[in-house]
Amino acid sequence: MATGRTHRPATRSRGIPEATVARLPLYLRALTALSERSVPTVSSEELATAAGVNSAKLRKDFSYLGSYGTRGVGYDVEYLVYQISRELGLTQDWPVVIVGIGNLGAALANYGGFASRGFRVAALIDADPAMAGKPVAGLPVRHTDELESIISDNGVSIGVIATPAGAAQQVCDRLVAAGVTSILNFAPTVLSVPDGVDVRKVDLSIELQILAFHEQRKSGEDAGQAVAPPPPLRSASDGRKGPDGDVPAVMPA
Ligand SMILES: NC(=O)c1ccc[n+]([C@@H]2O[C@H](COP(=O)([O-])OP(=O)(O)OC[C@H]3O[C@@H](n4cnc5c(N)ncnc54)[C@H](O)[C@@H]3O)[C@@H](O)[C@H]2O)c1
Repeated sequence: MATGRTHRPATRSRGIPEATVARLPLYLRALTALSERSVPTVSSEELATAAGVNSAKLRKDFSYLGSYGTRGVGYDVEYLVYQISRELGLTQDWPVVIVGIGNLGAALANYGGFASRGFRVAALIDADPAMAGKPVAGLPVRHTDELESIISDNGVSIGVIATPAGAAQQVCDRLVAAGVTSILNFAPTVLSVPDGVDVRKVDLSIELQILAFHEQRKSGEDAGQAVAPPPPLRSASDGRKGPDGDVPAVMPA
């Protein structure tokens, strides 16, 4: 079971690149906010800013959806919400199971945003017998012994793993064997899955480490400025230019 590739090629069946697919939820979030404010149309520039994406990239992404907007008017917000939701498969209900109902699993179960985006938490599953039957977010926790029957009874194709890292592969294998074909993994480990199974990984500590890298660079740049030698003194009439002809080679601090 623990073999095979863990990701798909960069282009999906209908020719929409994975990078575009990854940006569709950003557009949808921005469009949903506009829709809630009853904004009828939006320009590509406004929407790009709201989604945090470059506007040329946005226009290219929307061209894959066959959506080109109207010159001078922009894009119809409601229609785009519908189009992107349909493209992402959100016009249907997706039953989801969460496995591992500790701190994180319980927090995810309590998150109201799943249901409003078409993801229904069908069951919460944990290996701890002491947790079986206890209510979390209004659902009784089910024991892992029931995992396979829960998946088949509810037609679950998406599983969320929030177990300790050491248990994640085994949980993943059981989910996949039971029919799950998409996994959202929060455990800090790389999962192996067979062809046809998609894995998305969420790791906040990796995001923090990337921010730490940038923080370090920023403070390094600040420190570099502090110790940089002062610029050479020049008279106002000196008139020397930098190598590109219009800026001094050494900028004043
Ligand atoms: N991705 C992130 O950003 C992020 C953030 C926080 C935590 N985590 C990870 O999420 C996981 C859970 O963290 P937590 O703080 O909720 O831990 P926790 O110890 O509170 O909860 C883990 C739960 O998993 C259950 N469990 C253990 N083995 C299992 C199995 N084989 N099948 C089903 N359930 C099983 C335990 O009984 C427990 O209830 C850890 O791997 C942690 O590193 C990830």
